Amino acid sequence: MKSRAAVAFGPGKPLEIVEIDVEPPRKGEVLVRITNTGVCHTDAFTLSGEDPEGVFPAVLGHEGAGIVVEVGEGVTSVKPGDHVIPLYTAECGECLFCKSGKTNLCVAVRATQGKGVMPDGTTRFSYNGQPIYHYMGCSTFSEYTVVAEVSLAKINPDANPEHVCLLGCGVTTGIGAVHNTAKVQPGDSVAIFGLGGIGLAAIQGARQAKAGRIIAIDTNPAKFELARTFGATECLNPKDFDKPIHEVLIEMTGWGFDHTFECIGNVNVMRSALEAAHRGWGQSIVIGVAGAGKEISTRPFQLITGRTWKGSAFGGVKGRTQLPGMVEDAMKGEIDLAPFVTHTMGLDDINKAFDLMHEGKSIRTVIHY
Ligand SMILES: NC(=O)C1=CN([C@@H]2O[C@H](COP(=O)(O)OP(=O)(O)OC[C@H]3O[C@@H](n4cnc5c(N)ncnc54)[C@H](O)[C@@H]3O)[C@@H](O)[C@H]2O)C=CC1
Ligand SMILES: N[C@@H](CCC(=O)N[C@@H](CSC=O)C(=O)NCC(=O)O)C(=O)O
Repeated sequence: MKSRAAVAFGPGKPLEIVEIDVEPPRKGEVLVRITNTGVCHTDAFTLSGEDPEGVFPAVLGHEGAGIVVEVGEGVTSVKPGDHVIPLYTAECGECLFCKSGKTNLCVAVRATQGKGVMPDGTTRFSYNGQPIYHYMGCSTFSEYTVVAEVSLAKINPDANPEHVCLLGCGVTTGIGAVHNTAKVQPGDSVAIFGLGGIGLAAIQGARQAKAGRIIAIDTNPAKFELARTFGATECLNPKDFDKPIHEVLIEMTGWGFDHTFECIGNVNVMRSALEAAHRGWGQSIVIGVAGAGKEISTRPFQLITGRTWKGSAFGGVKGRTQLPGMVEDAMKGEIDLAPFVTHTMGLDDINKAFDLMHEGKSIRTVIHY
């Protein structure tokens, strides 16, 4: 079948809106009509050429919502008409990782996903007879996409897809990192670096966890109003100080924060976030994605004196088990999604969504087909 898609033909190039060919789903695969997709900083990261796993040409996009059109052989957990959210972190329930009870990092399709192909090693997309690669197992920048069954969460069909698509990545990542990775407790102090979709969602998670002090940090003060709405108790711009921001944070608290979250992808900020964590027990959660060749460092003394560095992928959330409940929470108003959607537009304008993100003018642009 034909499908309108925004194709990344090469790193650093604007996406091109073309009609691609999409093959039917094979064994264990599902054809989904995407109704809405958010544009996340990770899409921009991969498009920039910084992603070691970036392959081109590809259909990017991983924060979508859609409806099942057709299922391949052996698919039992979804059927045509079901409303779904594609998962870049699959959940097979059977691999070592799924069974461990310790992580959401299922490996069922991860190796092929990282190469831009389906589990059988081939692509379902092509353009003028040439293969087009998949992205993060989702490729939501195509109206019709093929994903593995294990990469689909079935959700309430009454949910608003323009909002719940954000649970496919950004909002789940931020909220999940607070609850599942950091396990923030009532009264804990929290500092969040970077107030995009991820950082703002982490603020919302911190408020849900009844954190005490919630400090929001960004070099763009235009983000502060929404941060306060979501629960930040104070907002700081590192540019307003003549000393490193972690020194400012330690002075504000005495010994640092119980939990810090890096939601930018800047290795220097990751160090600041670690060093702003409380002596003896503070932990810093790396959420931001940094480019090829970037590495984090700190004085080992920072760890010897009790700080812990952790990372979080998709907020530690097991997508097929937990995402349907998070959709219900959003429908009940317990997760507030609407304020994240600062812009909506059609697929033809998707490059504007990237511009708005780079200019710091959007939180999330949601594309509709
Ligand atoms: N680990 C995971 O599962 C996931 C990671 N990510 C990553 O999280 C990061 C954030 O994603 P989005 O919120 O979509 O990005 P975004 O671009 O919307 O937000 C980033 C924010 O950081 C601020 N910022 C930039 N440099 C700063 C600095 N030096 N100090 C303070 N603030 C600074 C920007 O002004 C902006 O508000 C990205 O690296 C993305 O790739 C995104 C989704 C899931
Ligand atoms: N491919 C990159 C790393 C990209 C990365 O870290 N992705 C995050 C999700 S970002 C979502 O918007 C993640 O969860 N990674 C875990 C995974 O299994 O993909 C690289 O190779 O450095």
